[in-house]
This record gives sequence, structure tokens and C-alpha cells, in this order.
Amino acid sequence: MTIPTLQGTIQVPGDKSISHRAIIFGAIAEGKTTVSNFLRSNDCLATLQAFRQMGVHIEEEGKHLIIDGVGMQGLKESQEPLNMQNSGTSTRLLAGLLAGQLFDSQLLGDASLSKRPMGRVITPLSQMNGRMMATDGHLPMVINGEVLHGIHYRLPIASAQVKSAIILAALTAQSDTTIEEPLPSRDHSEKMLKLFSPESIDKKNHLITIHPGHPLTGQQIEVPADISSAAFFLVAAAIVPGSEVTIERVGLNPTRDGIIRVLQEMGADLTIEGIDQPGEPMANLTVKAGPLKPFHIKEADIPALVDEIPVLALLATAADGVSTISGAQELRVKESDRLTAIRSELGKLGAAIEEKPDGLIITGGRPLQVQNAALDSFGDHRIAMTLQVASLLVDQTVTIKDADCMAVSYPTFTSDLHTLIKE
Ligand SMILES: O=C(O)C1=C[C@@H](OP(=O)(O)O)[C@@H](O)[C@H](O)C1
Ligand SMILES: C=C(OP(=O)(O)O)C(=O)O
Repeated sequence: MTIPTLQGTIQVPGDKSISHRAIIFGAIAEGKTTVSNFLRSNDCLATLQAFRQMGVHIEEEGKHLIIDGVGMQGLKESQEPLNMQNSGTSTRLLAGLLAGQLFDSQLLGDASLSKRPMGRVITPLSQMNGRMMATDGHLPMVINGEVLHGIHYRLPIASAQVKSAIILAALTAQSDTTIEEPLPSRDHSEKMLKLFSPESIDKKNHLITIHPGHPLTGQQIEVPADISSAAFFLVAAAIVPGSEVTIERVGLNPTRDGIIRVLQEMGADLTIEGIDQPGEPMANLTVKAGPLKPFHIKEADIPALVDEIPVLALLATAADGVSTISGAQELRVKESDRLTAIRSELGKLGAAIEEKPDGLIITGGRPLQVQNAALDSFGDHRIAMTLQVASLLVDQTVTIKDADCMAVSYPTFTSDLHTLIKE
């Protein structure tokens, strides 16, 4: 087997976080919301299906959605449980929204989601008078909708899902809510709420205030390409010798673009061509393979690249020296324990990775070599895609267990990658 190069231009699918939120805000707005470049992946389809079950009419024409908003009081009790499948974002944001809807709901998930902690949303929502039951803080969760009141809440962790759950609950509450963030996490909910209902939200530094009682009005949303999906191509182009890849219209929200700063710190050959337009910032990104210096990612850097850590660990294996990741303990409660998964599976390809309770130490600069060709994604889409990129660097065929989990965020990843491969 020879090692290929990657050449060409690609458009990766729409942003997962923004696609979820476009449905949620569109559903509770008054009037029609149109969404272009919606991400048709399993996670976002779980959100879409949940709102259909609650009586929202959503028309799908490929990647284009038309949502007939029902207003803040218009959702209906679902006759069947709402199946969140593998999606933490769907679960936590819906828990927030449904806490203040005056009907009962039940949220279920797959085996991985049923192991993930929900206490982080139950605690603040209960303080708002939310009534939810989940054994040991895990799905399934029963929510008995209640009249909520506002709170002041300092988030104990930098989590956009917890922040967004509180924002959605706060919209139905009887008084204002303030949320204090320890570190800025992705702000798509705040930006979208400002668009749908400018009077409902104020944001000053790390303090967000929600003023309930104002209607949301339907909007037109263009979803940028997902930087977390683009990350696999940015890394692949940087480390597969001889490569040059352009990724078009990638969302470059400053709360999400930590991988760009890491590539720059490493001295990667990266060109950013900004696109001038309103809404979420976007750019065309071009990366060429070349020498890389090691990186040091600390706790304060994590929120802006939290989902990119697995593929950044792979990137570090190609750097000339020792890279470090710390303050990343949240990775242990994602779709898999991503710190352990990355250490064990890239380890099977000969990567020198030491696991710490809150991060990884990666010694780069030695070519990967297969020691065990049976790789496991642990059913985690980001691990599966990282391993597929890693497989480009080895001269032996590997297998990736449960690779179809890529459909959670990027159903066409394998075929898109193949369009760039030049043998
Ligand atoms: O709000 C969101 O859309 C997300 C927030 C992050 O999770 P946390 O809020 O748990 O950090 C991220 O890992 C997830 O993929 C999507
Ligand atoms: C953690 C992720 O998603 P979620 O929390 O929505 O399952 C992810 O997409 O990497």
C-alpha cells in the first residue's frame, strides 16, 4: 500500500450545534423559519423528530427546512417518548425547554447517551422550579412541566449545553434569569435568540440576562459548514505529505475556532479567506502539509475546541516534539471516554500518547506504524473519523469497529474523504 495525498476543494455539511438550535428556536417562534444547509445527520434528525412529535410542522427539501413556528405556548404533549438517540445537545436543550412547558415529557437515549450526566441540567432547572426525574442523573428522564421562576446561576462547568438549557427554560419563566459563565462556551443560542427576539437577551462579558415574555419571530437561517467536521480535513491536509485542501464556507465563530489558533501556533501552512456576510462568520480555509511545532492546550482553550481534541491528538503525533492537552476532563463524559479511546486506539497505530486524568501528553515526530489493525471507535463518531484520517498515514489496512456511527454528525464523511484522495 502506498500513502496517498489529499488534493482539492470540499464543502463539509452544516454545523450541528446551529442546526439543532435553528429547529428549536424556529419551532417556538411565531411565523415561518427557513433553514438552509441544515445538517441531515442522526443527531439533528433526533431533534427534528422530537418537534414533529410535539406537533410542529417541518417541511424538508433536502438540506432546506421550512418550520411553521407554533409560538412559546404552542407545543403539544408527545404521545410517545422523545428519543434523543445519541445526542447530548438535543437532550439537554430539550430538557430546558420542556421544563417550562405545561405538559409531561419523557426523554430516552441510546446506551451511550444513557450513561452521560444529566444532573448538570437537572440542578439549575430544579432551582427554577422544574420537576424532572432521572435515576442517578441518567436517562430516561421524565419531565413534568411547571411554571418556572428566574434564577441567578453561575455555571460550574463551561458547557454550552447547560447554558442553553437554562436560556430555553428562562424564556418561559415568570422573572428574569442571569447566567454567569466561568469561561466563554459556544454562543450560538445567544446569537440566535438575539436574532429571533432582540428584547429577550442581554449579554455583557460573562453575564447573560434573559427577559421572558417577548415573542420570537421566524427568521431565515443559513447554517455555515461545521468547523468540527472541517477539522478532520484541516488535520488530514496538514499531516498527509504533499496534501493541499480547501474547505469552503466554514463557520469561524470565535467561540468555536480554537483549532485555527492551534494550527497557527504549530506553524501550519493555513490560509484564511474571510467571507463578508451577516450572521455567523464564515471563511474558506486552505491547508498545505508541512513541518509542525508541538502545541500546548490548556483549560481556558478547551471550550473553543472541545470536540476537536481527538483529531488534534492525531495532529500532535506529526509535530516535532511533545504536545500537551490539560483541563480536558469533560472529554471523559462525551459519546465515549475520548481521552482513553484516543490513547488506546492511536496507540494501536504506534502513537506515543500518555493519558492523564485531565488530558494527554503526545510525543510526536515518529511515523505511525500498525501494531494492531483492529481499531475500535467505541461507537463515537469523532473517534471513528479521527481513526479514518489516521489510517491514511499507515501502509497497512486497518478496520474500524462501528464506523457507521459517523452518521451522528457527518453521514458522508468516508465518501467526501475519498473525493480528495490522489494515489
Ligand atoms: O451546545 C452544543 O451544541 C455543544 C456543546 C458542547 O458540549 P458541552 O456543552 O457539554 O460542552 C459540545 O461538546 C457538543 O458537541 C455540542
Ligand atoms: C459531544 C458531541 O455531541 P453531543 O454532546 O451533542 O452528543 C459531539 O458532537 O462531539
